[in-house]
Amino acid sequence: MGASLAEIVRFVEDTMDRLHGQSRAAVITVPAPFAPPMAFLRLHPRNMSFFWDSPGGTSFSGAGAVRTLRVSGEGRYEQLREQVTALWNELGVYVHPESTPPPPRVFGGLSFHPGNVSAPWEQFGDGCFTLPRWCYARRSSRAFLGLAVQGDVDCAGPRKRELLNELHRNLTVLANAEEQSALLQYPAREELRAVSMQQLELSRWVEHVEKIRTAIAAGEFQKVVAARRCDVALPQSVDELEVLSRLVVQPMCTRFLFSRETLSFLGASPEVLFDKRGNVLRTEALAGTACCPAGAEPDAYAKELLESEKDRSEHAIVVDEIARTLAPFCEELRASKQPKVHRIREIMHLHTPFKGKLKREVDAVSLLEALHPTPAVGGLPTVKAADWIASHEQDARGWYTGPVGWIDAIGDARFVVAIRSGLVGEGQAYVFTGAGIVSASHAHAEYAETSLKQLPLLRALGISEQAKAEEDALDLPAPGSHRSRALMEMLGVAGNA
Ligand SMILES: C=C(O[C@H]1C=CC=C(C(=O)O)[C@@H]1O)C(=O)O
Repeated sequence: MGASLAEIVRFVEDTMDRLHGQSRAAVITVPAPFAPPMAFLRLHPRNMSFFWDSPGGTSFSGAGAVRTLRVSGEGRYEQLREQVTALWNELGVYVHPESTPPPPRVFGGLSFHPGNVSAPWEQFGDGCFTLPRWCYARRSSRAFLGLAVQGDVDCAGPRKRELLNELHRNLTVLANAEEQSALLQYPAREELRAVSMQQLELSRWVEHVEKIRTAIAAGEFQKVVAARRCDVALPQSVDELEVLSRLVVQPMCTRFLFSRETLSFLGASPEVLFDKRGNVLRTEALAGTACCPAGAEPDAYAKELLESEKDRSEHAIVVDEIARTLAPFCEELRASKQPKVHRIREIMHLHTPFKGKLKREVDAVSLLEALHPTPAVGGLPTVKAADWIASHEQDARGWYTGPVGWIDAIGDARFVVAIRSGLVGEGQAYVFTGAGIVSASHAHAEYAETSLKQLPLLRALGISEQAKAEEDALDLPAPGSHRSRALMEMLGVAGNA
């Protein structure tokens, strides 16, 4: 960072003077010290703060909101499009000459299904994006701090002084924290004890899956994703930023956090809904799962997954539906001919990447509307399956399996599917997982799969006893013809269904 702190603060002050009295929002961005994002987040109130870190991309941490774009009901995509367009039309962008920051963006997410946001999701609603008051971005070895202001409210008098003081404090704290590693900040914590974990009863899960299989047999669906919630009572309050930091061990995943007053929604998702840069579109099908125990040689397990007819059919439904959905939006669209195996520690998925060239007029919100929910989290037919899920699942999904991400001022966007995620609050966490059900699915094996998918978040919560027990259970014998039965047995799920 070449410019001095005093010079940077002067640049922001001069820009605020120019904006004074204007009834519009503006983002002023300056170079900032390269520090752990958690140092930034700890400076700000939790409510409306967020974190976003995609593999190989820019990480963003934000706090406060100068604009809050709330959407609800069936019309939420249209509402989002209108509000985002209006924001980019009014927004002024001011950049310190020594920085080349990424364009301003809104961050947020949508619930899986409009209205499916009863307790504990009330603070999240059907959809919410923010233009953050403060946004700290890190890319390679550079960092930037953006301050969003409202010209006629923030740029004069005590309000202006307050914001300039806060700017000074942010830059000073970041400078002190510079070059500290995020991991070094979090020494291994004491293990939590006497945690109670309430899982959905196996019998209720079997009943639910059998209902789906009956509907599939009757020709109503080809696939429906079944999900369940695990309620974790924690003996002490858990620091959501620490949980988020611990998720760094999930390779190739996007870590995200969206905090509200008393709860934070966070996770490490392996599934990209779409990435739009100009007219280049990338997306993927991720469905079909197997367990590869820690320390095992993955090739044999991967081969077995690739050869599993049930997993291939579950995956093919997602591939075909993404291709069908995107065709009208693309001049070109290519997908790998065969899925590959994508391994995230002991969880393996079938994975098919897509790359396309978008038609000129296609915007990010149209892609969001078209792609969500893919049959990797909903089912087929998509709309009917999502409605069925919202009315039949025991617990509201809220933002779990919804899209979370950002849209920027030049029309680029990136969203992931909010899986491997949960809510964390005072003394309480809720972990959500699901599994695709097709005609060849076995309810008990799918239950075991949803237990496996809980592990990353349970470990990050520090519930090592339970997580360890399940982890040890994953120490499966060499793969044979009964991969899923072995997994069920090891996870302590009885039965041969
Ligand atoms: C719904 C989830 O995973 C989806 C993504 C990958 C593999 C899946 C599966 O094999 O069932 C699911 O479709 C979840 O992790 O909660």
